[in-house]
Amino acid sequence: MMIVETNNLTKRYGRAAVVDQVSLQIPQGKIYGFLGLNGAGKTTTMRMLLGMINPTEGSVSLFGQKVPGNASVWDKVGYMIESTCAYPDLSVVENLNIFYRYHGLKDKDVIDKVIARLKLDQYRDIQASHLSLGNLQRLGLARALMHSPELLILDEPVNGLDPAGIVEIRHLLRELSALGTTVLISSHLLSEIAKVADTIGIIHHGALIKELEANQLHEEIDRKLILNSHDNVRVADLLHKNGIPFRTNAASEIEIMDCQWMSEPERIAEMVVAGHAGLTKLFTFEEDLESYFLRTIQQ
Ligand SMILES: Nc1ncnc2c1ncn2[C@@H]1O[C@H](COP(=O)(O)OP(=O)(O)OP(=O)(O)O)[C@@H](O)[C@H]1O
Repeated sequence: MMIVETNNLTKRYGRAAVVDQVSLQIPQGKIYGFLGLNGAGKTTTMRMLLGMINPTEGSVSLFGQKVPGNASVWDKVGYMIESTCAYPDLSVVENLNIFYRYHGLKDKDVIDKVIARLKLDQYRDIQASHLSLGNLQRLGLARALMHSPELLILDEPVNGLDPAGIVEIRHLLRELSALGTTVLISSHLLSEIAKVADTIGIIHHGALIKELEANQLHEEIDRKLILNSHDNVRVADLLHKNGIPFRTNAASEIEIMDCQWMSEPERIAEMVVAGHAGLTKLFTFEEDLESYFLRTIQQ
């Protein structure tokens, strides 16, 4: 059974489809990273998963049950859609108390534990309206985690956190997933998603345009060997004679994309030096993750 399953999930406002036939399947214990630019449709999808808005077409199932449906499913779900949804005049501990009661929890220690886990101890009596964005985000996460949900749905959970906070949350999510919690998180940063997610789904203009396993990512990234010399005509001739495929880029440098030759740059260097072409540059260029993301959505 899939913990999250959507079938051609679609949301239209007027004639525009802001979520367009999205079919997702997230198995138990996996971290699924939803990646898209601002306005791509991530939040709208999450709101439909949570039954906050109705789809125009398509369906959602959580734990094998249709949403909206049996209300008991919500005891197993924790979510953070907007960190600013805390009650501004109430303190951290008072905010958490509200959700403690809402979930009908019995263990009084649960609030202290979640405060400690999210490193909010020194802010427990501070009003939510006086918290920094990062600490407000921590309060949102504390609220989402308090009842030990089996499924966590987190919209841009690391927004506003400092680098140490981002690493902490990443470790926390990995820890929870190792214990069997299923996590759906969204972000507009592939570099961040790639560090935490098992599967990455790229959403663009409402459509799920690509899904890939995080460990497949390195195979999708563009790599090439870039070479320059005092005599590129001579180098081109040498490469040609040795059957090495290449192309010339806009800066008149030579690019080699053949995997075999890319893994042996020293052989290329020896060839150019032996041919007295005067090697001036030889390096491996690797596309960064954000360029890969932009290239993917432009395809
Ligand atoms: N109630 C609404 N009425 C009309 N359009 C809406 C409504 N809610 C969202 N949209 C539009 O739907 C599109 C998708 O918005 P959504 O918030 O889902 O994107 P997102 O990927 O979460 O982006 P962001 O990271 O900026 O929140 C946007 O163009 C947004 O303006």
